[in-house]
Amino acid sequence: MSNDQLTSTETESTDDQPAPTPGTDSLTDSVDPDEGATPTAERTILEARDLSVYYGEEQALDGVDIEIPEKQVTAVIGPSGCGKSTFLRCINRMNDLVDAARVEGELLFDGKNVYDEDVDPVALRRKIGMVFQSPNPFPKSIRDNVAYGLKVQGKDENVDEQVRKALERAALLEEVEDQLDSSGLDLSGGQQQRLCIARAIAPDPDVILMDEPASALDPVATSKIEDLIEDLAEEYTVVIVTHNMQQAARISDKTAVFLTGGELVEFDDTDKIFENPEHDRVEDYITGKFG
Ligand SMILES: Nc1ncnc2c1ncn2[C@@H]1O[C@H](COP(=O)(O)OP(=O)(O)OP(=O)(O)O)[C@@H](O)[C@H]1O
Repeated sequence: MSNDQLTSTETESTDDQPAPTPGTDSLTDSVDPDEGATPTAERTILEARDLSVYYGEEQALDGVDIEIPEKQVTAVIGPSGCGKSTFLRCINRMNDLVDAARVEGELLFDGKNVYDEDVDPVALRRKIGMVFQSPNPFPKSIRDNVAYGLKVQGKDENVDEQVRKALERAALLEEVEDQLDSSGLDLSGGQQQRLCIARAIAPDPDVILMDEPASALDPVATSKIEDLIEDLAEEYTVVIVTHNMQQAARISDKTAVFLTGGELVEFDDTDKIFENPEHDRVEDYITGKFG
């Protein structure tokens, strides 16, 4: 990795739901993706090592160790307050925006600790995009919403073509191609969320983090988002927090189960977690005995 490429003069958003960060080639270009890789089909793209997070005195994550494979869907499940969102927000350093938050341990992205002093969080967030619970399009046209990240990066050649490609990847193009200049806010909730996904993927990040992306949507819109997430994993690594265990079972390859106290209790293939988990506490949780 070139440390120079990690410095940025851009201003970081401090909104609760900041603008999604467009992709860039800057963060990991000089990292050999195969360096240290084991000769298996799965390559680890994200790894937490003894990762703990505190908000003031309160511990929200407790010594999490996990290796998340590339180009798969990893679901993060667990009862309310167990640290799911905190974990997700560690991955692209969104917790930096919370004054009280303190992170210990390591979070490696392609082998580089994102908490190293030389990592620019803005550059990081270009490689690791985020989609939030409530659709949050900008009050701009559909075209400008998707083009936003491209323009910020100076990728402004063939913008229209790139916008259409992102909308197509987000399974939205067919529905909006005659209204690209209409406001993104005029779309339905499900369409707005797919617009936000198009905005996140337009700059071609490596990882897309999703924090309950379908929880505000009706069943039909949810089903479209779920289909889309499975398709996206052909090209991107997706890490999704969901309260919906059926959704995790339907769309994810791997599932991480966090339980109270911010402990990652089990991480395995989704089928294994739902059919034959190792831990009684996980079984109790997924069979609805608590949580
Ligand atoms: N900004 C914050 N300041 C202080 N404490 C926080 C903050 N964000 C989260 N916490 C605390 O950290 C713990 C983990 O919260 P987090 O939102 O990560 O859990 P979660 O599993 O995503 O919860 P939910 O499913 O309800 O969204 C909780 O006890 C929460 O109150």
